[in-house]
Amino acid sequence: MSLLPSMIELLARARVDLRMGLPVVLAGNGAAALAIAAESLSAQRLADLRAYGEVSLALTARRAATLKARVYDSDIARLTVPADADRNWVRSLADPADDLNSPMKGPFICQRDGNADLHRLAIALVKSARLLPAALLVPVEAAAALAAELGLTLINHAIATPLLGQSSPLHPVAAARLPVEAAAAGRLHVFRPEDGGEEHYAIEIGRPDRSAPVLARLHSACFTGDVLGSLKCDCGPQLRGALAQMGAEGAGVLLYLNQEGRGIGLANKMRAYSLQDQGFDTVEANHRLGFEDDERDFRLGSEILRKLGFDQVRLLTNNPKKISMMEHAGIKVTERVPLRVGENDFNRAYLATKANKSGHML
Ligand SMILES: Nc1nc2c(ncn2[C@@H]2O[C@H](COP(=O)(O)OP(=O)(O)OP(=O)(O)O)[C@@H](O)[C@H]2O)c(=O)[nH]1
Ligand SMILES: [Zn+2]
Repeated sequence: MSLLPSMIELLARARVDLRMGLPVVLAGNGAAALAIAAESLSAQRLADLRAYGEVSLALTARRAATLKARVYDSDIARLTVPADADRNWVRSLADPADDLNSPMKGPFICQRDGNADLHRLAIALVKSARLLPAALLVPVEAAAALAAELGLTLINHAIATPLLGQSSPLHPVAAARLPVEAAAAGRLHVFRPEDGGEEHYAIEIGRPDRSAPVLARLHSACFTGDVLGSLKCDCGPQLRGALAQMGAEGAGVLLYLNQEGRGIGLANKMRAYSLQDQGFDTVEANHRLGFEDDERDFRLGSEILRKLGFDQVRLLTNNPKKISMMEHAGIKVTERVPLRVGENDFNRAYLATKANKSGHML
């Protein structure tokens, strides 16, 4: 036994460090680097990083495509940060907000020597911290000694990389009766992941039979739609429609997954909305920010269902990926129940884009 933090605990700490603008130390395959999130970079920290050597900027291939920067490592681009570049230079490459006003950002020095392992790890970390997918790295020697000297979090590439790709186990924390508009017989369950990430919820309607397929909905958090009644999406009407159908049938389970903005977080979703105001659609906006169309992990939905005792569902969705992810995770989808509600003048184009580009069923 030891009180030393595990790699899962160190990753949770690293997310907080990066959000606060602190560097972390990454080590693996005989190399080491200090890494810091582009989004939270201060002028002082940029100057401090430069004392260690030449700084490079890690971007996703998606962001690099918009910037027309060369990508030599499939999914990751590594750009040399010129010695006279300031924090605004970094910011303008990380954040597409002013791309249209200043489209000519290059030419860039794009690195191809060595490998991109630590850059890829840095991107995975800033993404999991729900920051813009861009990080600065500077190579260092003696990673462990440096981390100890500066009190920085040390992340080992070989141990951390598989953990970042996994879904953390979730555990039930508390549950209580919760009568809701759709059904007096409601029960809310809270699940907490082992990795210090967001909690997720399940609302059970009635007393669903565990030996039969349950009417189920995997709902991803949408603060704007669920709470504010935003007309830009269909989330609010889908949430209430799903609960109403469960109430009418007398049984069901709705998972409320805290994966705001298809897993990019509310701040990044608002950046995407701002790009949509410039004329880009929901998929293009995610790509210009450097994200994939959908960064959600639906495995946690199957884990919660299983923990509640369900292994077969009648899934309320128009999204074929939710069905395949459920089946892949061993939850049998006996029926897809369509959920087409809440179309309006403001979200018609958004719904059409989901049908055309993301394969949503009409
Ligand atoms: N990044 C991004 N996320 C959005 C946008 N509009 C809505 N969202 C998010 O998209 C998610 C919608 O999730 P779901 O209701 O599960 O929708 P879905 O994947 O289309 O699947 P079904 O509704 O089941 O058919 C929520 O997390 C919203 O916050 C957008 O324009 N950009
Ligand atoms: Zn929404």
